[in-house]
Amino acid sequence: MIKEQGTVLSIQQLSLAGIRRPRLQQVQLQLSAGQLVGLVGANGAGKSSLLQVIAALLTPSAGEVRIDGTVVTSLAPEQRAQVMAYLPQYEQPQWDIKVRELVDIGLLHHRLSRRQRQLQLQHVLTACDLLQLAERPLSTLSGGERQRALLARAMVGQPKLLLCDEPTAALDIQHQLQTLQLLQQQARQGQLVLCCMHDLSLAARYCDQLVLLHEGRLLEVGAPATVLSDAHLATAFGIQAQWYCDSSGVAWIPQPLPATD
Ligand SMILES: Nc1ncnc2c1ncn2[C@@H]1O[C@H](COP(=O)(O)OP(=O)(O)OP(=O)(O)O)[C@@H](O)[C@H]1O
Repeated sequence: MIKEQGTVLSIQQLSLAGIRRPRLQQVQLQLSAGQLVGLVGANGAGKSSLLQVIAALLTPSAGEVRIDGTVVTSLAPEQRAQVMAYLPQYEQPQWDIKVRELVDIGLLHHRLSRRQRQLQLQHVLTACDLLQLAERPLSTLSGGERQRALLARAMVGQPKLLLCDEPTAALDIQHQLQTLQLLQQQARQGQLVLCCMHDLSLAARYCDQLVLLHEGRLLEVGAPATVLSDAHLATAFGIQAQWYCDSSGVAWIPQPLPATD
């Protein structure tokens, strides 16, 4: 298959079976490198399912996912670990290892010199504000600190495709902003970063593009202003919103749609 110029991730006619209805239905998506892309939609829309199929953790009932033209399921696990990393929505690490050891696991399949390994570890520990916590066992961390450690594990190998399921969900506001800036920087350095997000004002402020899912289908993909239109907010979330934008950011006041009888 010939890869479209610059496309890192190509999803063709992807469906995933579910219990009452398909979890994903005929999703078609092409994304290129160098972008922070927000995956948005209501609870149950299919965001986590889509990330898990891309990460080859779930097998689709139809369609396929390609990274740089190669079908993800044809990659050996070690090859997959070199091109992509996945931060799950929930993870309770099974071993009470230190933060530094957890982050180092992200380099398991990378052939690096000892010095290069130390440099990458130090870089990501600093970037994720974990230097002071590096020698602490995971059981002694707060929920948000643990989430930052898991993000550092996903980021440390500098994968071409970084998949993050709600990376800021447990973080205080300062760390939410720092994390989104960091993910934006990763994108500027050439990675494709795809993140599930619920905070639409942060998504509008930081993401280059948004992908909006509704009941397992792709409703819209494009610039935040296009995706978060009045019609899409009503269909996908059952809300309306007033938006305020200036050079320092984006804010919004969401409201439920007026009742109709
Ligand atoms: N293991 C599973 N088996 C069958 N159906 C599932 C499973 N996990 C989730 N689902 C269903 O698949 C659909 C999509 O779920 P998914 O977790 O992808 O949604 P989401 O958009 O990530 O939601 P949230 O914002 O609540 O995290 C939902 O209808 C959910 O009930």
